[in-house]
Amino acid sequence: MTNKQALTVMWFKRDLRLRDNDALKIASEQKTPLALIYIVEPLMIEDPHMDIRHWRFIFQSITDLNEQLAQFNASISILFGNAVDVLSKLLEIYSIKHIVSHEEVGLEHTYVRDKDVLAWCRSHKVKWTEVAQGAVHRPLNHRKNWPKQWNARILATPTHPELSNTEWVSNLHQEMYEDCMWTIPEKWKELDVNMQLGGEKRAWYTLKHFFKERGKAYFGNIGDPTVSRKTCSRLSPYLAWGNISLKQVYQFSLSQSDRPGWTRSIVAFQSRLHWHCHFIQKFETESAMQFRPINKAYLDFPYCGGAEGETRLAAWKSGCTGVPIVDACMRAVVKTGYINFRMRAMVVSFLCHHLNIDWRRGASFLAAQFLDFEPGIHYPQFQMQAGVTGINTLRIYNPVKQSIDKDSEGIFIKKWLPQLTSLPNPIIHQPWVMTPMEEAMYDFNCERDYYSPIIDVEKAASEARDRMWSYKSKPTVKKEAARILKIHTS
Ligand SMILES: Cc1cc2nc3c(=O)[nH]c(=O)nc-3n(C[C@H](O)[C@H](O)[C@H](O)COP(=O)(O)OP(=O)(O)OC[C@H]3O[C@@H](n4cnc5c(N)ncnc54)[C@H](O)[C@@H]3O)c2cc1C
Repeated sequence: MTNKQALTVMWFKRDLRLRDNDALKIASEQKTPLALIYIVEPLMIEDPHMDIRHWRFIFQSITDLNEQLAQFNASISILFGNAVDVLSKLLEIYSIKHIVSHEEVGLEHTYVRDKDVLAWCRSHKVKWTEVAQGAVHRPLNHRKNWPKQWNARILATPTHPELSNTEWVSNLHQEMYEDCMWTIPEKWKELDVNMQLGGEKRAWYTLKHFFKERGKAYFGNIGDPTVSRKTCSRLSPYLAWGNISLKQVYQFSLSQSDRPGWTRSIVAFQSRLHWHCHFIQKFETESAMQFRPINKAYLDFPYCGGAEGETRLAAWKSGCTGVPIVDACMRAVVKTGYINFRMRAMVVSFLCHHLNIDWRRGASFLAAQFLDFEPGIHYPQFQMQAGVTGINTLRIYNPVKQSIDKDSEGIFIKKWLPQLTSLPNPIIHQPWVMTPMEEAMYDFNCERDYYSPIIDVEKAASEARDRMWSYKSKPTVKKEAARILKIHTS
């Protein structure tokens, strides 16, 4: 094609917002007309971490941005294919001067794809600018100045692209549509009323709603699986898919800091915002933790395998372990994409300690359930709760104690396991202890009406403690722990 039109490309990834988007700002300031694209890649469609819930959220987010962009007569084109193939097709039609995107801290295949894109850009003399996200640095092999670096990034003034002067390529050439356009599956457009809705507008609504009233009780309810659904911010999917930036959330929280009666909640909330990038940085620095324990000495940990391992894993996934609080959590997360931090930690602890299942066998399953799946938080947290870092306090959650402490009235259990509704306190937390007389009184039989526990909870915890402590004291674990501390802590 002769006289190709010059083009700047803004490639949206996990930064689906218009405001405080440094990549979009840079892209919009280029002299050549700007095309906005999102690439749906087969590698992501096939990825076991991804579920229809994520695609719906992405689609809702893009729809929201397109509604906002309509005033400029601009829109994001959703293209389908491998990134290099899509860019090659674009290059056949346009003269691409510059590609701008954010720097993705993703799963291994997105990193490999980015290396391929970089090689492609170099060979075709196309400039590619990647903009760091949040306080995450690439590369970073120590945390000596981490708090300072965090502040420098997160306290900086948000950058709002001025889009009214931008010259747009509103509709890509027809050929592009023929080769890379793709009919969005109808299922992506369906609304699931159990899930949070994606979009920049929704993100801001959620943030403001949190600070209007419900966040005041954040601190006191953080562990309660029912109440925390309202009193936690619920910003995680918006942060994970980039509908709002960490900087925007943190700075908004600073503007609320002196509200009477809110101090403990705001301090606790802000400390979690600090954890956000702290964890993502760990993953950025040592991304092999997607595949192996960060502490390599746990590579030969004696997990339960074979048919017994399969049975245990299947029971955990489907919420049929016979331990009510664990089953209620698994059913809740499958249905709604969310459970609070404490319950996430507990179900992972139960999987890896009580059931003695290799953490790697549960990680992608839970990722697919969490609407807020963020690889950089998910993998380090998973490993921490599985006790394979060698640097964190070993925590084997007692699910019965958690149930009694955090769901004392059994409200959460009854919602997700209605078959237990007739059981009184404290039996509902451990129905297997019922005497024959109680069974007759409540017309309930564990095996008939629910499940007998898949393991003996106390015995399994004691065995897990022995296994974990015998490992933690190994010189190889300690040596690796020293290495991890040096790289990943400040
Ligand atoms: C095994 C496991 C896996 C997890 N996987 C994810 C994940 O894929 N994506 C994800 O966003 N969070 C993950 N978390 C962290 C945490 O559970 C969620 O961020 C939190 O429950 C989201 O709810 P919220 O937005 O209401 O959080 P709030 O309590 O309101 O916190 C505000 C924000 O701070 C950040 N944050 C909160 N807690 C943590 C934490 N412990 N570590 C790092 N950042 C935190 C999140 O971005 C969150 O949105 C995981 C935790 C565990 C134990």
